[in-house]
Amino acid sequence: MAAILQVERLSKKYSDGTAALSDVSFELEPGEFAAVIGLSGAGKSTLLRCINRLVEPTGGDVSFGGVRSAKASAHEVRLLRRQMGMIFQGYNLIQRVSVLRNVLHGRLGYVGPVRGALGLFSKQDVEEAKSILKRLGLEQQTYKRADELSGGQQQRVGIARALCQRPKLILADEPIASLDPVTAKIIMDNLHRICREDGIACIVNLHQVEVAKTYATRIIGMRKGKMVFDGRPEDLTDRMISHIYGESPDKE
Ligand SMILES: Nc1ncnc2c1ncn2[C@@H]1O[C@H](COP(=O)(O)OP(=O)(O)OP(=O)(O)O)[C@@H](O)[C@H]1O
Repeated sequence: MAAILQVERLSKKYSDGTAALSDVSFELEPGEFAAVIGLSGAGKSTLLRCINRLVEPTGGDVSFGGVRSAKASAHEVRLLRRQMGMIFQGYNLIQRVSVLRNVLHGRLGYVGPVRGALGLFSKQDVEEAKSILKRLGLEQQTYKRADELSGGQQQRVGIARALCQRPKLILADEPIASLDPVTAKIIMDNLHRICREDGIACIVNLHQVEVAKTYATRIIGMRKGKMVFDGRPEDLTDRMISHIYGESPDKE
């Protein structure tokens, strides 16, 4: 199967000299569910943000659906980005507006900022947002303000907003780091189920190896900005886990 995403020798050095990402290369097939694991500071967030160009890489390239991102115009980057839904640890919802409106924000890349700011979404967009909320068990919350919801519900809204983009790829940056284990399981079950049902590829940054092994078809291990493991969960040995998590990247 042709890769949907090609990450080629991707590197990021921040302006203070921190080498957050060094020469990372991998390919992702449509529908793959990959987990990125590694110590805090290993470069997991930087990797996701270089893929959707929220962070500008300093080396290498990302090709998505055959379009190379390094040479893409600002317009092309917007087109690429709207096909990549992003889910954040802190949910990143607009707290004072309704759940439905938050989900519709996923359509902004299609309707444009002015229509979006005015809330001029089509009836079809509204119906689609409502049906996504239903799929995530949030029907009853549709007209509540985002800040009236629990953390787990807010994260499901985050997933719904990403889905409203009709993405081919979801990038989830530690989506369960702020949640208790029971709620975390609900989030991971939903994310995994929907990606599988809709054939959406997913890269999810996780702190918990066991969670990564439970859901992912592929695990990428990061250490000090480098990819030190890329393989199936069953091939992730204890020895490799020790290597990935062995010591703080700052201590080397
Ligand atoms: N804007 C920035 N400017 C300078 N250094 C940065 C910036 N963002 C991240 N870094 C540094 O880059 C390295 C990788 O950070 P990154 O957030 O990608 O790691 P991470 O694996 O996602 O960590 P965590 O699990 O704590 O979120 C760290 O040393 C971090 O301090």
